[in-house]
Amino acid sequence: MNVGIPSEIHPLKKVIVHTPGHEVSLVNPVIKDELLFDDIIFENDARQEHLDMLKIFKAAMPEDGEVIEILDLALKCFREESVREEFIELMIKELPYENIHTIQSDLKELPAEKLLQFVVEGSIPPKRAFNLNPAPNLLFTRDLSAVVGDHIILSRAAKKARAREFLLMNMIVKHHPLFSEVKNNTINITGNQSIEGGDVLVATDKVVLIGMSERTSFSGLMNVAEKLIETGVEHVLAVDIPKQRSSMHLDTIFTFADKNECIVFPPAIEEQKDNVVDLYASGDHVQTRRCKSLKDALEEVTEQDFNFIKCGGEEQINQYREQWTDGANVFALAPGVIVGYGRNTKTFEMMAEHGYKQMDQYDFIEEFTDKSFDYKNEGKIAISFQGHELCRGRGGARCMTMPVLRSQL
Ligand SMILES: NC(=[NH2+])NCCC[C@H](N)C(=O)O
Repeated sequence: MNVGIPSEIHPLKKVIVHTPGHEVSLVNPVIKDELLFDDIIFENDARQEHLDMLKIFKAAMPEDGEVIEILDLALKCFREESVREEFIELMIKELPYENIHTIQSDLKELPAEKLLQFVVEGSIPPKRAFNLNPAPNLLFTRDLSAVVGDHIILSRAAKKARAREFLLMNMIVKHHPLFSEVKNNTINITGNQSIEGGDVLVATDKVVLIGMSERTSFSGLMNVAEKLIETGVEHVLAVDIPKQRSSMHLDTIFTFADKNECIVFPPAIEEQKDNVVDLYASGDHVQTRRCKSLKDALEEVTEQDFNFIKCGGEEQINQYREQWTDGANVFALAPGVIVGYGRNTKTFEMMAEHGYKQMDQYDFIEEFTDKSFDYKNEGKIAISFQGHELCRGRGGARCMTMPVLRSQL
């Protein structure tokens, strides 16, 4: 099996990432906001931080686990001339405001590597004659699709700045052998609807959470929820979240750390009431039921108790500060084994109070590079890594990963 996600926390087997490249150096202060970056970032350090994160993944994953660079997948697809042509047509159709038709014949001449460079950097050196904006957010692969069970939701971008990335992912799912088992199991939306992977969280094989956010429209959410329910998901919990920069996706304020343990940003989760709607099947209709809170809803539909760990600890000032730097955006490598930015010290302290052993990237990599890692022998661990450059793009470890395969417990 190549693709399958039973939950957010099952042991990681295959994950798609993008180590930032030159595209981030093409962001200048004038276009940074339009490109959804809060500052310009220093490519060398960002890349190093990202590579360190990948070393943690590799140390924790089984020997046959795979960390896959998205551009390797894209390049393999682009080796086929027909795929390149199809992709150029797709860009012309889906991005009419970019006027790509004016250079269609030049693009057709490009070999695979150059066409990919154009897609990611928006232009081709040395002349950089026809300039589109770069796609610096490719680093946040999470948002480009979401595997749920043995289906894959193809995202549809809410912001122009990310539209090209999403087309690239569509092309990969359609043409790359990695996705051959699921390419007929895709869930698509159309028109003006939007959904982004950062809003989709797989609690169990029967329960999926979707954020109604700045990026996922109500109609996009309803459309995807109905289709998920047709595939056998029993409950989709629609979580209404603040539509604002700091919490553009549900996973910026809520992530799973263990089977029944989550990291939450209290002001937008615990301190909200009636912000969740449970969508469930009843006969051949989808019924809705308003729930008191996310915790209530989760506990009811999973029939388990949940612990909510506070991002930033007890003090509100720290909750806000650490949410801004993605304290609530942790990525689970296995049940109770999570990765997050070390700068969110109060969040890590809270995790320690809940029984997570703290390890930094260096200790973890040193301990588990030669010795194989088995979460069943290690207990709960919170692994920190440095992300001072990466976090300026407003994304953390979960945002930077698109898991496509997790193994059974
Ligand atoms: N899943 C996430 N929270 N992704 C974060 C994406 C950040 C990116 N700069 C954007 O605004 O789109």
